[in-house]
Amino acid sequence: QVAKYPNFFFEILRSRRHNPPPVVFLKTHKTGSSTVQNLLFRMGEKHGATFAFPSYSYQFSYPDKFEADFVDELPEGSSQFDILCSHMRLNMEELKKVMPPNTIYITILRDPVQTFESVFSYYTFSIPAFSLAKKAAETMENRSALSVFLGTPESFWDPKSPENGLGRNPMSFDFGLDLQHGNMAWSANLTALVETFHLIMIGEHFDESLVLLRALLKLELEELAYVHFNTRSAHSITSLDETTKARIRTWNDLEMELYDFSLKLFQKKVEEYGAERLNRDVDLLRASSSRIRQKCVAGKNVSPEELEESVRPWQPDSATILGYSVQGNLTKEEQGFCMRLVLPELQYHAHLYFKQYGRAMRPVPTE
Ligand SMILES: Nc1ncnc2c1ncn2[C@@H]1O[C@H](COP(=O)(O)OS(=O)(=O)O)[C@@H](OP(=O)(O)O)[C@H]1O
Repeated sequence: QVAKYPNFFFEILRSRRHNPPPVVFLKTHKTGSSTVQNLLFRMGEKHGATFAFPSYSYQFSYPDKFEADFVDELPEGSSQFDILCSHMRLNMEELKKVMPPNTIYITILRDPVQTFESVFSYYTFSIPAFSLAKKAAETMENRSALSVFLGTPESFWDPKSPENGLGRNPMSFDFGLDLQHGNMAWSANLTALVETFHLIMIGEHFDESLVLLRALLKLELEELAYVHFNTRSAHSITSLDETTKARIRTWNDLEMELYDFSLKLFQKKVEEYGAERLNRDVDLLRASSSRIRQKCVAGKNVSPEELEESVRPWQPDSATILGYSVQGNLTKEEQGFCMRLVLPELQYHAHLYFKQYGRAMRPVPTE
């Protein structure tokens, strides 16, 4: 098996013809965005890209809306930032002050029902509205915190608390949209905003999205290899009956509009690319990705306690996040490639920051 692909890492390096254009990736929460970010991290590191990193930690002062000032300095010897892909709350005008005019803007959305269930599970203790529902559920028999919350969401919800931002229409919140209900400008804002993106990837069509991304960023097929990041263990997932799904849709009504509108745009892009051609390219991508996974990954969906710290994903208090271990029988070069393929967000972010600035990431200052 190993002998069959002896030089594929070198082929990846040799076959590159173009440098990718500058890119901004709006990293939405719980949509598969860490999987895309990892791919961009690898792409950028390979091509010596300059990353626009936050001055503090690994998010741009979230949940504040993005400001140009949140970005760390341009490193010595760089003339521009090439990639910005850390968590932020979008603000296009400010982003344009930081990134070159030919920047490609991309993001990813996921079915709002699945996204909300994932957000609820991951942030039960950090979103005040969810924590209150969790406390209430402890006094009731056989009721999940999610179903208690969805029964009377308004009773747990303080719209003025910025910490509650992700608790309703989370992807729209990341888009920086004004989420006040009855806000007549919402639809117009949404349309204008969505159309400024060169590509809105769709989690339910992840591989198709990657093929479109490849065309946009002029990537080689092998650069699209990936593993799923931030997968939860089965006990952290709440299965949803039809009533619950309907309640999630009602609570996240603006999100449904954002997703439906973006899905239509995505389908248009698929048509432009050619559905048959896309299917062919998806098959090629899957074959190549699976070959690379076979080569690199020893253990898939591994519990955090069985993983070395270097590849252990960050764990919230309310859910268990699984990870990967790397094969042992690799050359040094292959090991470098394979480690990066499975390296969780925080570790890879810290590695690239150190490489770029020669110093560790700064923690968020405490007042
Ligand atoms: N390739 C691909 N396709 C489809 N779904 C995927 C993919 N990669 C990751 N995932 C799922 O996305 C969820 C994690 O999303 P994020 O990485 O955006 O989370 S985070 O906001 O950065 O914490 C998490 O979903 P849940 O398991 O429902 O929580 C992952 O399983």
